[in-house]
Amino acid sequence: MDGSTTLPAPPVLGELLVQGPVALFLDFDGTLVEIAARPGEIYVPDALAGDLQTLSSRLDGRLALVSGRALDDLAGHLGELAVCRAGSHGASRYLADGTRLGEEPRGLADSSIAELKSYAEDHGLFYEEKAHGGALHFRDQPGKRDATLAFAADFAGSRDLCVTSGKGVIELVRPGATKAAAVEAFMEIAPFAGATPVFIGDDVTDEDGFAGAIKFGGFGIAVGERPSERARYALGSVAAVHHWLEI
Ligand SMILES: O=P(O)(O)OC[C@H]1O[C@H](O[C@H]2O[C@H](CO)[C@@H](O)[C@H](O)[C@H]2O)[C@H](O)[C@@H](O)[C@@H]1O
Repeated sequence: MDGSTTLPAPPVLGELLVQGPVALFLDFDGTLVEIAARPGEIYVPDALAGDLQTLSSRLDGRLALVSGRALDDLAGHLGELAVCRAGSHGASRYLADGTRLGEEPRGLADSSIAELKSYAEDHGLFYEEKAHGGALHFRDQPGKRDATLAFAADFAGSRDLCVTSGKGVIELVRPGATKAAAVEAFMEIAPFAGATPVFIGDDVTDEDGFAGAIKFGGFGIAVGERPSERARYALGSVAAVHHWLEI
C-alpha cells in the first residue's frame, strides 16, 4: 500500500483541461471542508458554494459532489446548488437541474433508527440520523471503534444493510451505496461521458470513488495523510485542494 504522502502532486487543472475534457468528482468532508468535532460543526467558507458553481460551469457541467452525507444535509451547508451531486455515500443521485438519476434508496425502519439511537446513547456515541442510513460517531472516543464496528456488523446482517467506516465513524448504508457506483452512473451520461474522471477524496470510502474513476480511464487524488491504495496523486490538505481547483 502506498502512503498518499509519497504520491506526487497532480498536474495542474489547467494543464489537464488542455489535454481534453475532465470530469471532477469531489468528496466533501476532509476534502472541500476541514474535519470538525461534530458533523454540524464544520466551517464552510462563504464563497465555497459560488466557487463550486463557477467551477462546474468552467467544466461545462462535468462536476459532481459525491458525499457520505445525505443530500439535504449537504444543501444545509451549501444551499441548493445547481451542480450534479450524490449523497448517502453515492446512493442518492441528482443532476444539476434537480432530476433524479436512478432510484432513491430506502430509508431505515423507525425501529432500526430507535435501536441505533439507543446504542449510541448507551455507549456515549453521537448518532447522526441520515435519510438512507445512520452514522455512529466515535471521534472523541477512538477506543470504541472496534466495539462499534462489531455492533454495526451484527446489526447490518439481519437488516439488508452494509457497514462502512470512515474518520471517527462507523456507518450503516444500503447495499450498493458506493462512490464507485455514483461515478459510474454519472460517467455513463452527458455531459460526463467521454471525459477523463478525476476523483478527489480523503477517506476510506473515497477509495471506491478512485476505483470508479480508474474504470473510466481517469485517476484518484488522495487528500491528507491517510495512505491510499488506489490514488495516483496526492494533495496535502483542504487548502491544497482549493488551490488545485483554482477556487
Ligand atoms: O464523503 P464525505 O463527504 O467526506 O462524508 C463522510 C462523512 O462525513 C461526515 O463525518 C466526518 O466529518 C465530520 C465533520 O468534520 C466529523 O465530525 C466526522 O468524524 C467525520 O467522520 C458526516 O458526518 C458523515 O455523515 C459522512 O458520511
